[in-house]
Amino acid sequence: MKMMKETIVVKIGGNASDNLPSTFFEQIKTWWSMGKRVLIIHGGGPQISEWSEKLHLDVEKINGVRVTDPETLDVTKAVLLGLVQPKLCQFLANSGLPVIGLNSSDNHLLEGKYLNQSQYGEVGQVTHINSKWLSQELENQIGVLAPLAQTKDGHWLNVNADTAAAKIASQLQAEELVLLTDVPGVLNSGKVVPQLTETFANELFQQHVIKSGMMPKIKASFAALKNGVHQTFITNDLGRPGTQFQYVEK
Ligand SMILES: Nc1ncnc2c1ncn2[C@@H]1O[C@H](COP(=O)(O)OP(=O)(O)O)[C@@H](O)[C@H]1O
Ligand SMILES: CC(=O)N[C@@H](CCC(=O)OP(=O)(O)O)C(=O)O
Repeated sequence: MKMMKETIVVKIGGNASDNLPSTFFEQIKTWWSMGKRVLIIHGGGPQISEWSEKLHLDVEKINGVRVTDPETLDVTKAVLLGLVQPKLCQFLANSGLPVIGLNSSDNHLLEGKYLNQSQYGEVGQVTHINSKWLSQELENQIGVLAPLAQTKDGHWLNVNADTAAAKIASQLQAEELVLLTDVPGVLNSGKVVPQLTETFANELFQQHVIKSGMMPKIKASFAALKNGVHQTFITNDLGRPGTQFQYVEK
């Protein structure tokens, strides 16, 4: 019987992608040499905000989700697909890894629907993934995928990269989802919470300890575990586990 290859999904936030340490490349190489499939979903939030400001567009986020009017959607596409993704692909290729940049227009890779158009504008969530094609692509190369989806009738949608990564990891039945960011894990009184249950996460939400960009990460991490991903972590270093999520089935 042919064994299913394990899949690892790593989401890299926009802050993290500019300063990837050598441990990042070492760990990706280790997984690759062990025969695992590796998919990287990249963010680029700070870069989108920087370019929006340069172009005198308003920057507004609600609970970590960018309010995206049609002009901001154009900037988002240009920044993610023209700046952030090629830079990451270049870093990976320079370290000797086979790599392919991917986006929703490759063979209907990510289909989506609007989240709440009156509140967020051109923002969506991923509803369907061409996982058969994606799995085949990941046999021979590391995928680097942007968090943009398209509706059935072809409208592009800006998707939060953490939410997209969780959905894609679930669809691929990934062994592991790592959200790589600029903090060493979920922090409470300055210390990393090593194991986070949903009950404790809700307490931290209510105490406003978990805020802003950390909110979609926490929701995405539990959603991934509930939908079949085996392990989920938030860290700033692939060599350290940071916060591991604990999902207790009710
Ligand atoms: N409890 C918390 N622990 C750690 N970081 C938190 C917490 N609450 C809010 N944050 C913020 O979340 C940020 C990470 O989210 P974000 O900036 O969106 O990162 P990324 O670009 O990696 O997606 C941290 O830099 C920190 O400012
Ligand atoms: C809808 C929405 O908020 N989309 C995100 C997509 C990029 C992202 O998530 O980047 P980080 O992972 O670096 O935050 C945004 O426009 O910022």
